Amino acid sequence: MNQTVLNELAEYAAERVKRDMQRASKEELISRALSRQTGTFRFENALKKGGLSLICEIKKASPSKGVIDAAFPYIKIAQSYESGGADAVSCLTEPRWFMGSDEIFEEIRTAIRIPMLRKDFTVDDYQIYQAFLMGADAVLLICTLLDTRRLQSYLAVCDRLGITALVETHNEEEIKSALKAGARVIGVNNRNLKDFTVDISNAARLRERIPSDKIFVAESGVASLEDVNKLKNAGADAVLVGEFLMRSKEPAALLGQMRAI
Ligand SMILES: O=P(O)(O)OC[C@@H](O)[C@@H](O)c1c[nH]c2ccccc12
Repeated sequence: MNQTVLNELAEYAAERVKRDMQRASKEELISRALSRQTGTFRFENALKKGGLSLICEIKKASPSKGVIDAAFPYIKIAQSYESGGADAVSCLTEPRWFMGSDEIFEEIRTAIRIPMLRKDFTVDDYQIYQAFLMGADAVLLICTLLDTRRLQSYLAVCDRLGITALVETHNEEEIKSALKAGARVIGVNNRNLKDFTVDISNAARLRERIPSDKIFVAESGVASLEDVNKLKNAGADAVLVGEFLMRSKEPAALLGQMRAI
């Protein structure tokens, strides 16, 4: 049933790209990007510090939960993540289901210094150049939406720009594809994007499929400190936490507790 939501998300992303291309062609965007100083892979470097790294997500809504935070003081949230010791921030820019925007991303970018992931549904490398020009240190590449060949070519774009690709997988087959394409940072989503079911043990179960020289990110479904502990014990290098932090009244304090695990 929700297969349609993922398809719709991808289709709408393609529509947005088409619309944006009328303002700036791909050639124009590429030349703008390449005239800038390249990135220094800040995102992946921030996850290499040893111990469990924390990627904290900013999203107003989601397709599975609807509106999470109606007030959504995103600058304040970003600053509390930074002061709470987050290693990186993930910011949704998808407008229709997640109520994000490029403008929100850019505003947050100027308010904090830690690395930022532009979380969107990448269906065209145009979006990677866009992300780089917005000041992103990383983009999300979802295996379900991209075959190995496309993954490989998008990873090459990221390398050329000096930014990180968080390559999201959900099963063994997708992990194989991510590895074949040369991903260095691999996420395992505990949420099945097709039916939205969450199984927090998915990341732990698939851990051994990912070689130890890769950075392993456990994504989604963290609902307690116990969950964070479980994922750490399962060998995650980083966890990506959204809703649990977004619903917290004191995200910086909660982050402090996560960091103490
Ligand atoms: O809010 P949660 O359950 O902590 O999940 C965060 C993040 O992993 C989730 O938002 C996510 C994982 N993969 C995605 C792909 C697209 C959009 C969103 C996501």
